[in-house]
Amino acid sequence: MGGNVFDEQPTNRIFQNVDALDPDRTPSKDEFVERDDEMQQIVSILRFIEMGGASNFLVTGPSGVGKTMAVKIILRDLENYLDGNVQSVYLTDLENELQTLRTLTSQLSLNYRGTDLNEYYDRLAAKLIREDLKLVLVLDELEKLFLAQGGKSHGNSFLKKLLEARKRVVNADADGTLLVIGISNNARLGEYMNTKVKSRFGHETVHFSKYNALELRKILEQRSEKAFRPGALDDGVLAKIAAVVAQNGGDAREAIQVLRKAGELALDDGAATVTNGTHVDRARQLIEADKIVDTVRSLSMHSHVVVYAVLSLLEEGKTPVTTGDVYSEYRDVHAQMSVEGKDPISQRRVRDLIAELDMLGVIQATVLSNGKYGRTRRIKVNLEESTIEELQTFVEEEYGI
Ligand SMILES: Nc1ncnc2c1ncn2[C@@H]1O[C@H](COP(=O)(O)OP(=O)(O)OP(=O)(O)O)[C@@H](O)[C@H]1O
Repeated sequence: MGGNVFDEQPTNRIFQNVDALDPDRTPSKDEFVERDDEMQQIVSILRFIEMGGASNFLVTGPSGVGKTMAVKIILRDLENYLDGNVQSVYLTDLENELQTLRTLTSQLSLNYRGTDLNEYYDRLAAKLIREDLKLVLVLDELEKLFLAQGGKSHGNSFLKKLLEARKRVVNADADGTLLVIGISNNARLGEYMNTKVKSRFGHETVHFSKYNALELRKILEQRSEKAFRPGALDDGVLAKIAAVVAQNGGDAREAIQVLRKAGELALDDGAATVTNGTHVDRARQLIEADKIVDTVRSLSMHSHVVVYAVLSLLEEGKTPVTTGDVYSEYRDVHAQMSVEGKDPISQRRVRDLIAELDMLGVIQATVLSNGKYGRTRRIKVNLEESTIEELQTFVEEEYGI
């Protein structure tokens, strides 16, 4: 190949600064719109930290509605405002109590990595007292600590011991304090907490609801001014993305991803503008496919096998594929798998999983008849070839099929 490969790429007439569409970037306060009330509620709780007594609280709401970003933006301001007297630590991907404590202590330089859990809390309390430090601990995706890990849920024990450490710091008559902010998109988090933890932790909650189309449009307008060249978006592009995503869960992350993908497709086409018909529709399909793969990955082993069984039957050209067919294929696939101690589940449970997969939009299962043993459904999928392959490879690699 002669010349420079980059010379052969289409001329960029679309993007100005694609970074403005990066979902991991913490936006500036100006870019973070439509959340003034929720931000104000958080600030009203946190301002008491200056006086030594802000309460712990939860931030709840569905995915992609700005919970994490609102908290990060506010803490950035709080650290500047209190200039060195307050430190915030942000933790996510919480697995269990020990791993969480290790990550916390490495961020606070507590010099301990052992297995004695109490030692971590002792060192933490001692540091806050000694240094008069006000620590704001943010626990994102807090529900993960409440899901049983190896049969044991770590959430209650962890929060209870943090509350005890906080008590020690407050009683030491020092200026230090410990405040915990839990973020979660699980509306039932409170139900997992035991009474003691709930009474001290869960009574202050700031709820973020899903965005409507108007709000999403404002968010997209704000981002696109920075991201796109003037005139690169056809009229109606932002309104369409906002309308579709609002119907689909009101997730700002998804709206921004669709906009970015539409821009990339226009760029690949060498087009002068992003258009609804060609680029936005295609971008939606691609982002939707990514979401399906993520959804399937997050499900249980048995659901993975059910999906795999459905895809195998459809690939073989079987029509129609019914619930009964899926169950026998499920048994066959299960028998080939290299997982120990996981027995196959009953036909009734597989029927439930099929209904769940239908609800999640992974498969389409229409009722054919209401038989003695429950409903027989006809199963189809509406997925791109590349998505099907990705799902199959995932299950094969995961379970050694
Ligand atoms: N009001 C907003 N203005 C601008 N951008 C926003 C707004 N709300 C969310 N976003 C953007 O959407 C993305 C998702 O936001 P964020 O991570 O805060 O969501 P979340 O509610 O914490 O969801 P999750 O639980 O999925 O993490 C981020 O890129 C964020 O910058």
